[in-house]
Formats: sequence, C-alpha cells, structure tokens
Amino acid sequence: MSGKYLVTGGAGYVGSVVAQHLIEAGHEVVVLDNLTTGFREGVPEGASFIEGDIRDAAKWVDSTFDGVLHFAAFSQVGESVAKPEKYWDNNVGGTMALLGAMREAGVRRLVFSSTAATYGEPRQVPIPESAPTSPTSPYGASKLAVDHMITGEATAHGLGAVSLRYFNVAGAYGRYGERHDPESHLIPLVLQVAQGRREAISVYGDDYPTLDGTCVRDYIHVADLAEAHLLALEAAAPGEHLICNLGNGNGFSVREVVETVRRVTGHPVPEVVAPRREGDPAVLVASADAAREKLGWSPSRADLAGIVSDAWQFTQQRAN
Ligand SMILES: NC(=O)c1ccc[n+]([C@@H]2O[C@H](COP(=O)([O-])OP(=O)(O)OC[C@H]3O[C@@H](n4cnc5c(N)ncnc54)[C@H](O)[C@@H]3O)[C@@H](O)[C@H]2O)c1
Ligand SMILES: O=c1ccn([C@@H]2O[C@H](COP(=O)(O)OP(=O)(O)O[C@H]3O[C@H](CO)[C@H](O)[C@H](O)[C@H]3O)[C@@H](O)[C@H]2O)c(=O)[nH]1
Repeated sequence: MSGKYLVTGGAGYVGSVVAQHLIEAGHEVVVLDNLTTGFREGVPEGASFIEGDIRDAAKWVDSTFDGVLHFAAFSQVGESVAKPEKYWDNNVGGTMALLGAMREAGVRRLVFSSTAATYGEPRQVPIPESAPTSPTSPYGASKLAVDHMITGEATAHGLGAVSLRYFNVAGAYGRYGERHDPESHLIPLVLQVAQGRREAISVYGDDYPTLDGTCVRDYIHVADLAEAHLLALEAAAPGEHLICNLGNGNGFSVREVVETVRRVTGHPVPEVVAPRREGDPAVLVASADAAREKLGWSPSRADLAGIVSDAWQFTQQRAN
C-alpha cells in the first residue's frame, strides 16, 4: 500500500538512494535535510524538499505522515572523538526532537540508521545483534543511545520501529552515490586514486591478525540496503523495536578492495602503508540472519566487483 513518508537526511548518500526507492515503489516522499553534509541535487526529483533541521522537527511532522525514515546525523568516527558534543547534540538531541514531534503528531512508524559502530571491538565474528555493545567512539555511542531511546519510545508510547545496523555501505544507484566532503571511506578514496585525483591510497595498517594483515570489512551495496528499508517499514509493528544488522556476511580486506578497484577500472592504484587508524577493529563482518528471518531480506548484489563497478560509474559521471 502506498504511503507518505518523511525522509530525514534524504539529501545525503544513503537517504537519497532510499528516497528514490520509495518513490519507485509508489510512495510520496518528503525530504527534510539541513544540507550540512548533503547536497540539494541529491534529493530525488519527485520528492518534496524542506531545507530544515531535525531539531525543529515539530514544525513539519504532522499526522499526514505514515512513517519516518531517519538518516540525518553526523557520521565521522574520527571527528566524533575530537568533538563529541557535536555528535550528542545532533544525533541524540536531534533524534529526541524528532521522536517528540512524531509522538505529538501520532506518527507511529520509524526506520532508523544505526551502525556496526554500536558493537565496538567484536568478541565474535560474524557479529549477531545479541553481541555486547561497547562502542569505541562517541559516534557509535550516540547511535547506541538513540537505539535505547527508540526502545523506550516503543515500549512506553507504542512506536513501531526498526533499527538497521549497517556495516560498510558502498556502491551507487544511478545518479545517487557517495559524496562526502572530506571523504574518509575506503572505496571512494581508492576510486579517486584510480581517477588520478589522488596519488596513492594509504593502507591503514598491514599488521592486523588477518590473512594479508589489512583490516577486513563487510561491504554492502546501497541498493540492497535500500530494499531492506522498505521491508522494515512493513515489518514495523506497534510497541516493538526490532534491531537488524545489514551486511553480506562476507569480509574483504583493504588489499582485496584495492586489487578489485585495479581490476574493475583498469587503472593503476599505487598504495602506501600508513599507521593503523585509531579505533579500527581488525575484522567487522555481520551476521544478517535477523534481517533475513524478520524482514524477509536477502541481498542480491553481494559481489564486490559489482559494488565497486557501480561506485566507479557514479564517480566517472561526476567527473565528466
Ligand atoms: N555510509 C555508511 O557507511 C554508514 C554506515 C553506518 C551507518 N550510517 C548512517 O546512515 C546515515 C546516512 O549516512 P550517509 O553516509 O548517507 O551520510 P550523509 O552525511 O551523506 O547524509 C546525512 C544527511 O543528513 C543531513 N543532516 C545531518 N544533520 C542534520 C540535521 N540536524 N537536520 C537535517 N538534516 C541533517 C546531512 O545534510 C546529510 O544530507 C547516518 O545516520 C549514518 O550514521 C552510514
Ligand atoms: O584511506 C583509507 C580509508 C580506510 N581504510 C581502511 O579501510 C577500512 C574501511 O574503512 P572506512 O572508513 O571505509 O569504513 P569503516 O569500516 O571505518 O566505517 C564504517 O563502519 C563503521 C563501523 O565501525 C561506521 O558504521 C561507519 O559509519 C562506516 O562507514 C578500514 O579498515 C580502514 O582502516 C584505509 O586503509 N585507508
């Protein structure tokens, strides 16, 4: 059934891809974004746009909405260590304002962008949702605090909510792709080297206890991730808060990513070994059994070369 949804952060990378999927599924979409890290061109044609802040959500959230998909946040792990207050204010304060506005207006359905960073250094891999949560950064802590707030809102006030804990989001969907400034994520950075816009990729540490010594991550295609959001909207049941990891369950090392970029683009990618980045766990791989069982989700774009190829096409479009 088609509905009307508010997408906070819909001018950003993941929010724009999900907004586009909602539109393609026949839903009405209103994007609320203050454009701090997003771009006006990221808002899909077909969506209404409000340039505003989630901390003022009460101005725009009304009973005509069937639900909210909440992406708006700051998400740089390193910055969060240097400026934790910025993360508590936006991620936690902003979500508190949003939840209050939803409660007032009687909007009862929420899908929230949580993160693998809520777990911290894993004791078990693949990581299930039942794993201990011990975030190693204020970013992860702010997202975990929001997950707890949402559980309370579901229990006390009947909100139906799903938190999706993304692992490493990558790839692109047509004209919607990753565009952070400054960019800190591995795949877009390696693609910039392949384009000749950067001299070399710095490999952060080659002495981890992994097969080739570099960190292993679970890369998930942004379009597979978007499909999970639409399923999560259907699964959200009043008074319940579901938490599901989203990943493919396969790990790739930094060196494997670099090698895949060389193969897909046909360009040389010089690499230099740099010191470890603080707070990086050696291996992060998801158990996504809950998303399969509770949402009926299954990723169909798990191949790393395909993910890199879609990201490369997006990067090339922007360069031309
Ligand atoms: N990209 C990833 O690999 C990844 C992994 C795990 C979780 N997440 C989460 O997914 C969400 C989206 O990430 P992304 O990579 O698309 O980030 P992004 O920076 O591209 O998008 C975030 C959007 O939110 C907007 N925004 C920020 N604060 C706002 C506010 N107070 N009011 C209104 N708009 C605001 C920004 O302008 C931006 O358009 C974030 O919540 C992030 O924490 C992302
Ligand atoms: O120039 C670079 C950039 C990254 N890396 C390495 O590549 C891997 C992936 O790094 P990203 O920065 O692309 O992604 P993260 O794994 O750090 O971060 C992701 O997972 C986090 C959870 O730990 C958060 O959810 C975050 O939002 C999400 O992007 C890491 O081992 C990192 O050390 C490099 O070697 N060189």
